[in-house]
Amino acid sequence: MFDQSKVLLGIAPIAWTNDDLPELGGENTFEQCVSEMALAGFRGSEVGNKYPKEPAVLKKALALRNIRIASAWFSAFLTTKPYEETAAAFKQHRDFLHAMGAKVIVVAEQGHSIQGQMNTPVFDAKPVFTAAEWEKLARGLENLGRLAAEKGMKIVYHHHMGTGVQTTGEMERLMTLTDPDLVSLLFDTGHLVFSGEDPEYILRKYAARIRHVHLKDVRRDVLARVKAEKMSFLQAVKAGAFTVPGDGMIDYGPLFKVLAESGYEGWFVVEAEQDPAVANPLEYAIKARQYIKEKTGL
Ligand SMILES: O=C1C[C@@H](O)[C@H](O)[C@@H](O)C1=O
Ligand SMILES: [Co+2]
Repeated sequence: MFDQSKVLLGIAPIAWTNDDLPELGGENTFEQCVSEMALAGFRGSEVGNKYPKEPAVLKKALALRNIRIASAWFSAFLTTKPYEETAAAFKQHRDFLHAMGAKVIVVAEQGHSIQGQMNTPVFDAKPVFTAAEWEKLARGLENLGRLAAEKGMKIVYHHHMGTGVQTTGEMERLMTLTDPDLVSLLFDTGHLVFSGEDPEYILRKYAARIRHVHLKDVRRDVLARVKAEKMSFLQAVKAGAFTVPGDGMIDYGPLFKVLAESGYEGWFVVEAEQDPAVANPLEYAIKARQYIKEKTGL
């Protein structure tokens, strides 16, 4: 189904220790996190705040566990700050990831974002960009794409709840406004389903631009509460809205089928943020690994 030499399996540290909600997993160490990733059978990771900042130190700790860095999140502020500010921070981030051997850089626009606001209802107050902001975002992302290309890398845009690029229409607008050679797409199953989008539609339409995949599932009952109780994104995470693939409402069969048929190459990163005191990260990592093996043979 998938070319095993071209599709790699990783897992994000966010299930052990959540940088957006430091009280979740504050007690879990970097060493525990990467050791358990390896124990569960993963070969890659994204980067968390507890990871060593020095590439040589991080490389050594990861090599001991046969783990590589797949990518890491970058917050852009192209709609609200001068381009130069975002570009300077981006170059540092790019150079770190390049030193770590990553090929793609996850980018999400945080101008006007409400994703980090504890009390703002996620379904009521997401930003909507003006035409001028879309233009700034598109040109800025293309420029970040050029900076990534200097190192032989690509940017993958992360659509996200509570941001200006969340819905199908917003993703389509961004894809139309940007050059496919400069701006690729990250496909995050959890954010699409949480938002009420059809992930298979996005996948079929943009398969050729998808160069990174985040696998997270959504608990249907918790999502209903998020809407009824007007929770924020962070409150939803705390309440357990997300879980590992196979443990929620998403039917991954058709999604893996389209990804395989389109010849997807790159990482599948399990990214299931939930409270580690409630959902043991090692147990859930093993559960995710088994599910992916069952569904894909990987
Ligand atoms: O890729 C991601 C990074 C996290 O920090 C974010 O909030 C999460 O939901 C996500 O998809
Ligand atoms: Co994600």
